[in-house]
Amino acid sequence: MSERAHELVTFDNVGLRYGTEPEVLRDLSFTLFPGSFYFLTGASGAGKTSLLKMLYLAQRPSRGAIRMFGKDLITLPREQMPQLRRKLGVVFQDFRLISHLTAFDNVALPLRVAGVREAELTDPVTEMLEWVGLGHRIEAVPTTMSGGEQQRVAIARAVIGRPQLLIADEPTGNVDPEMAQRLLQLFERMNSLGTTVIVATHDMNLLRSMPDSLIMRLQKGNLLDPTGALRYPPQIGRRALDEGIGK
Ligand SMILES: Nc1ncnc2c1ncn2[C@@H]1O[C@H](COP(=O)(O)OP(=O)(O)OP(=O)(O)O)[C@@H](O)[C@H]1O
Repeated sequence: MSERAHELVTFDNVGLRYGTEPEVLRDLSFTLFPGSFYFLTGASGAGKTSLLKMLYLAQRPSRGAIRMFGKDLITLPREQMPQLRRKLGVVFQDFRLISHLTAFDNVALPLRVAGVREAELTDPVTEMLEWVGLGHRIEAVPTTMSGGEQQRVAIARAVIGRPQLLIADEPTGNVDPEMAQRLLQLFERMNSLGTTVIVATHDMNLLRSMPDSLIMRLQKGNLLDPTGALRYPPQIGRRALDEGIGK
């Protein structure tokens, strides 16, 4: 088996600019290895959301190459994109729930799209909403929910289909520390079932609570990788946490 078969996503010298502005991301080279857990950190404006947008196929890079699930994204025909998107679960910073659908129907959506029969939806969707602490809000629509409740529906929707890659942009931004830990446990559980996870966060407590995760640190559009852990296959127990991070 070639070495590339062990890569889920690889960015090779990727740059991104919006319009004619200077690049907001420069020379990004990293690999996401299957089954790993990544935190993406960096100050506000460092480029976290922009990087994630390229990962969830909402933004093409201005230069460089991206391989994902064995496909070259630059040359991939547009009609093959939906097939790739179905392997992804995304928690957006602004949730993007469908406002006229109940919490149940929002979470059921990926399963319905995947053709799961109605009789087989109820248990997993209800269980997932209970797990995120919304068992009592199953029939609520997003407009009647708090920010934290909407965020939890968005997370439940992103993980219900067991994606190969879960991409979450500040998924604990609107919840209290106890719920943040609970949501992190959900991501860990997904990860232990084989999902590769990448979570953008400012929350250093989250990072500290998962010492075996890999840290992707952005600084003004550059990715710091002092140990090379973001380019080479992870070894057991290896941490990319360099000394300055998490303090
Ligand atoms: N659609 C856009 N058009 C033009 N510039 C943009 C656009 N989106 C982001 N930018 C710029 O790109 C840079 C990186 O923004 P990005 O949102 O990726 O950062 P971030 O690290 O996610 O920030 P935050 O933590 O505040 O969400 C910023 O300078 C921002 O102003």
